Amino acid sequence: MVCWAPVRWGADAHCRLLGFSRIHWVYTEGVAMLSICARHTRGGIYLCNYLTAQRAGGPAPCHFSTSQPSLSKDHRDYSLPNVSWSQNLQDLYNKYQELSKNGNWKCIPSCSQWRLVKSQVGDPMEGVRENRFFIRNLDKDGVGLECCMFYNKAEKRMVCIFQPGPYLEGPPGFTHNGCTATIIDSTAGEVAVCTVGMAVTANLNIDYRNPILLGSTAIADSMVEKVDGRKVYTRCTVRSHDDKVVYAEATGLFIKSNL
Ligand SMILES: CCCCCCCC/C=C\CCCCCCCC(=O)SCCNC(=O)CCNC(=O)[C@H](O)C(C)(C)COP(=O)(O)OP(=O)(O)OC[C@H]1O[C@@H](n2cnc3c(N)ncnc32)[C@H](O)[C@@H]1OP(=O)(O)O
Repeated sequence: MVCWAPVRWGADAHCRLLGFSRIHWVYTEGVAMLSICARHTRGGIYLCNYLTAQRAGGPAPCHFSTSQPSLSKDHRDYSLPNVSWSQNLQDLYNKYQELSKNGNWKCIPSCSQWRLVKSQVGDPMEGVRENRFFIRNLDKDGVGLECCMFYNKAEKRMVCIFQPGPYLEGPPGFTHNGCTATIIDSTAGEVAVCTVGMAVTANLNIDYRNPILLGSTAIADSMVEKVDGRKVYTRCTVRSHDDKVVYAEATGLFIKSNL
């Protein structure tokens, strides 16, 4: 069975802006692919489809839903692999799980709401054991952000391995830069919090180098460069799972809470 549906964002206006004649999602026998019917633009034919994402190690096909995102008080750990994870994401996850065995790295669980745990002296991690990551709290696996963070205390470093799903689309077929900013803010914020305790973002500067294909696997690698009083200076690089493409580079300033 084939059924056609418009993409979520204002397809018509966006199509005209980008020079597309028509954009649609196609579902064929359970295989979801974004097919963009392109027409000639000044720069030539711009054509991409979801199969490209699949070839790049994209997620398993997923369905769209019009229902509200889940607000249930579940305590599911969303950092655990699910069926929407690509092989590349699974491989990276396995790699960091392996590195975690000697205690250098630690996987950060992720739930659908804050559940602050009473701090223990000397371990700021205790306050952030489970946290909420808003671009992933959707009612279907794979449509938002699939991700998992790993923390290295000795290196003051946090990596976030992630796979952006179709709900996070900015330019056709690619991840919205706001989503990338959120991943950077959260990864750098998390390492700041793990280093000094509760902190908030005061400043974030991002250079976007390359677009991130939806469904591909990428890694945000963030570290604390300097702590000066309440100020925590961080740096973050987002690159492809194989380190071949740099997607974004950022610096962030986080301020330790007075509370
Ligand atoms: C909001 C609640 C969040 C709760 C989260 C708790 C759980 C955490 C657990 C897990 C984290 C996981 C990761 C999370 C990631 C998400 C991050 C976010 O989305 S955070 C929300 C967005 N950010 C804000 O809402 C900040 C709004 N701004 C403020 O509240 C204030 O401006 C603040 C706290 C940043 C600074 O205010 P002051 O009054 O406490 O301190 P002053 O004296 O102004 O600044 C301290 C020093 O920092 C410099 N500074 C401040 N802002 C600066 C800036 N933009 N650029 C450069 N320097 C700046 C100042 O010049 C000063 O430096 P000198 O000590 O004099 O050397």
